[in-house]
Amino acid sequence: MSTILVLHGPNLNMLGTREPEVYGHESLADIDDRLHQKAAQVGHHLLHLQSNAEYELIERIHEARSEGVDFIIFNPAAFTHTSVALRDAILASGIPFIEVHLSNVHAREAFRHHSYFSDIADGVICGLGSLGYDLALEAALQRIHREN
Ligand SMILES: O=C(O)[C@@H]1C=C(O)[C@@H](O)[C@H](O)C1
Repeated sequence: MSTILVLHGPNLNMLGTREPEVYGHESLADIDDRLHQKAAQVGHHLLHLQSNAEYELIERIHEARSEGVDFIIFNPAAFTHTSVALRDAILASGIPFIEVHLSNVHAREAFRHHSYFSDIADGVICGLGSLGYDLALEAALQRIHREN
């Protein structure tokens, strides 16, 4: 059994009511519950955390390394465009990850076009709404199966 950690950055706790025309109508719990079920169906364990605090996300990544997390699905949200500290944490962890964005950040304001994570990620999925998380999970499971 492998362990996959899903990390959600700031304001994603507001999904469903926050700009639904941009981020969709599903709640974060809806998304996490679906991912948990999909992972469990194939015998893997899924953990998740949403935080509005950069340090909490950093510390969760530090813990992930020691607890043997095999893969991270990461939507850094606004920290995507600002956080060298989170970039350093996930680099130091050595854990492979996929960067996910619900919206197409490249079709939005210019400041959203830069990511501190895309060049070090296994892959980047953006603009597909919550389906991006499902696709990232599928990619994670395929990588885990290749390596085991
Ligand atoms: O599309 C998303 O999931 C990302 C979510 C956010 O909260 C924004 O700050 C990012 O710019 C985009």
